[in-house]
Amino acid sequence: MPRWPRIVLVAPSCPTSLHSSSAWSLSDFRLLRRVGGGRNSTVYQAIHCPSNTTVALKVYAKCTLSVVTRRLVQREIEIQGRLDHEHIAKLHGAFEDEQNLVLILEFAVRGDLLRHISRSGPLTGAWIVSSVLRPTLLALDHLHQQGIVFRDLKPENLLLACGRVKLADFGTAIDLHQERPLSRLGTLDYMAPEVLRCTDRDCPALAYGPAADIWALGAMLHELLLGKTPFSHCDALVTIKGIVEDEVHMKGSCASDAAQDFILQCLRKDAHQRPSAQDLLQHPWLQEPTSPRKQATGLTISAARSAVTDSS
Ligand SMILES: Nc1ncnc2c1ncn2[C@@H]1O[C@H](COP(=O)(O)OP(=O)(O)OP(=O)(O)O)[C@@H](O)[C@H]1O
Repeated sequence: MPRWPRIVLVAPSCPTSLHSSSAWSLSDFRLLRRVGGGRNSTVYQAIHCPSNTTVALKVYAKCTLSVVTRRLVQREIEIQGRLDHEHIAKLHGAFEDEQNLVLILEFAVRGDLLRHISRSGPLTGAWIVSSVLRPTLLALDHLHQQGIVFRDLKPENLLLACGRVKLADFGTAIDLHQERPLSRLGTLDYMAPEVLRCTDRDCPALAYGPAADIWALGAMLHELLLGKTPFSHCDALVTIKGIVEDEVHMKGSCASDAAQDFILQCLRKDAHQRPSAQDLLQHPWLQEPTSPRKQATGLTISAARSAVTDSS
């Protein structure tokens, strides 16, 4: 019989103050407030009482997890736990008791990018480049160099912590050196055409590569500059047709020529034609001196997002 609680992971980067006791348990933490959550988990701001450290706890109720979801959470723990990068949210560790599987994460005080946008109003091109684009490219480059594809890049998965943007939620990430993707995962509005085109069972393994994250980056930047992803529509079939077949238009955009070129390169239908994160770090948009006032967008993001999780 297992003895609870049980440590699932202590990340190599976990501060010693957070891991002085022999095992974590929920009673070591004071839950302050719920900050988010999805279909399977609830995220809380919490204090680790023994060290007086603020953390985020992502709590999965084990009885609601299917075998497939449990496997995805294990993968999330395994991948995020070994990453140590200034633009990737740190997973300090994970433990489970009889009811819950709990991830201990660094806390991002300003929440996610989507929430930040809805609170702070129009963004500027300069802010997008320095606060979102450059950190996201550095994080993606770090993942891609190790064969990891994130598969769900979108504003909700970028957190704002102490002036830094951090990539978070590795529930859909996959290490292509260790596994073949067997299913389509992610959020429809940000899915690449090669991922949507595949119809047979072998196809996700062929379709998912770093270029799928670059497409999602282009879709997200389009949303940040124009207020919606390029093929956003209330009818999912129209969105799919648009992603697979239609040209991207950036008419009416206040984006500079360099910004438009950057986005259009990310949104090339042919995955092989898309630049890598490393290439994109050299793109002129990142070198452009931007006037914040001239670049302000009239952004309101309201797109409904459909998660796509087919089969195992
Ligand atoms: N470390 C953190 N610091 C602050 N807020 C966080 C943190 N992690 C997550 N959140 C908030 O919680 C929201 C949901 O978290 P996350 O994306 O990890 O879960 P999810 O994938 O949506 O959940 P599920 O796996 O159940 O579908 C985020 O969009 C963000 O607002």
